[in-house]
Amino acid sequence: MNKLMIEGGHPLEGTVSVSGAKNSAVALIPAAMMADSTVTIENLPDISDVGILAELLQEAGAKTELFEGTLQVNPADMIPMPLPNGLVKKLRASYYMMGAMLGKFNKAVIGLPGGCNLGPRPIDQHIKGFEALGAKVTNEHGALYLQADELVGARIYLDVVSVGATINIMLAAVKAKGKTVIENAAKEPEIIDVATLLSNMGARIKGAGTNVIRIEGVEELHGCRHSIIPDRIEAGTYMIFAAAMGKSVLIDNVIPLHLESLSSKLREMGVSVEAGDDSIHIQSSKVLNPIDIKTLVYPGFATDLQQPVTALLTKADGASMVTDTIYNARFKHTDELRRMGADIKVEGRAALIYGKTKLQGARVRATDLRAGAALVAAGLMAEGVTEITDVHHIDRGYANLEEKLTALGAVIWREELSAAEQQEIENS
Ligand SMILES: CC(=O)N[C@H]1[C@@H](OP(=O)(O)OP(=O)(O)OC[C@H]2O[C@@H](n3ccc(=O)[nH]c3=O)[C@H](O)[C@@H]2O)O[C@H](CO)[C@@H](O)[C@@H]1O
Ligand SMILES: C=C(OP(=O)(O)O)C(=O)O
Repeated sequence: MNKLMIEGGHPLEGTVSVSGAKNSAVALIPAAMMADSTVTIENLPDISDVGILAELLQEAGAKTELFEGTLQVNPADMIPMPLPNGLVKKLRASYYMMGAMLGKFNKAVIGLPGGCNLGPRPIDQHIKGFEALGAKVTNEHGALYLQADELVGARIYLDVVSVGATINIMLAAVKAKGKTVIENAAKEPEIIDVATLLSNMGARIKGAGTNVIRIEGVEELHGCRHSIIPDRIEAGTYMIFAAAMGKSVLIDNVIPLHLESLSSKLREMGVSVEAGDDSIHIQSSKVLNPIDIKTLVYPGFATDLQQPVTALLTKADGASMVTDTIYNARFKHTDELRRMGADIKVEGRAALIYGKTKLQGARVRATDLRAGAALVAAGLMAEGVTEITDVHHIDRGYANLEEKLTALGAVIWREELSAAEQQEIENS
């Protein structure tokens, strides 16, 4: 086991290139299994979720080859292998194996997913969609059993706007007989990316990126080549790092439109944010204004950036309020930020951050992926050295974090945990 060490106080300067989007990658890999020949996916981020999904496909008989960010998936020999346990519990997106397996084989047995613990994360809308398409779904011993004689297109209204349910229903519906309409669909850019791959495989999908998606079922899907969109959450995290410590930082390989909600909030704080064609230039300011933020579904402020921005707001001159309308327990990072000296109160779904605080380096724990990003932001700003444990959460979503930050001038490195430290974590 590793810990991440950060010596704070070093200004950031230079260019950082953003990797492919995690939340696209984790849907595109299961989507690829629906073809009858090889699908090549380029620009994959070097994160643990990608490796695990490739392994899951292999378990079910796919031939996969991952080399320097390009994954080849040959699904020709795949079988509807039950995947009730093991790897599926290591990430959230293993739920896409349900839609993909069901869509390809009319049956699937998949364990309930893992992923970040942010409070309850039900998948009732996914199940509602599968059932509307004709599947019988039962939950037995922590795994979902899905079975259909045939899948038939249907009109499905999502009670909750859900990224996962929208993509999962799309996966199950692309080969269903007839027309499927998903109403109140999520509009995240990753959904468009998945629809683009599926369309290149021969699927007929209209309206991805709007709240009504129309799918005309096809009989066969074929191989193709696809390059993933840039990760707007990774990009946003580096924008926040730059707002915290940046003299002049260029975030390269981004789609600025995907980051408008964050850009406008950073500008409100007094940060200079200049968007180019495929880059964003950030220059911080000596004085940062306090702001209020409410997370919303896309194109609103992303909940996945709520945690890192909370860390940044400890540096603002006054009180800020961050409200998370998507998850009711996404504030575990605030306990750790308090260890570093932050003055934060959590009331229900809101965190009140009283700035300006000079954070101090401390031993802290990444309780989930973006909590880890918040602690990295805090570590960059803090006086002294910050030690972050449970780095495996961070490795789910940030490719080459130390290399990218070191190139910008940060002092950050990884160390093995001693036996005593491992014991301490196991006991806590
Ligand atoms: C792998 C992936 O893409 N993860 C992202 C995805 O997660 P995920 O797809 O799991 O998130 P959803 O969009 O589904 O969840 C949004 C809200 O809807 C609720 N809900 C969802 C499904 C359902 O069947 N019933 C239900 O009540 C959830 O509890 C949550 O409160 O979108 C989230 C919201 O932008 C992001 O934080 C995650 O990074
Ligand atoms: C919540 C997240 O991921 P997941 O849904 O994969 O747990 C995230 O990326 O911030």
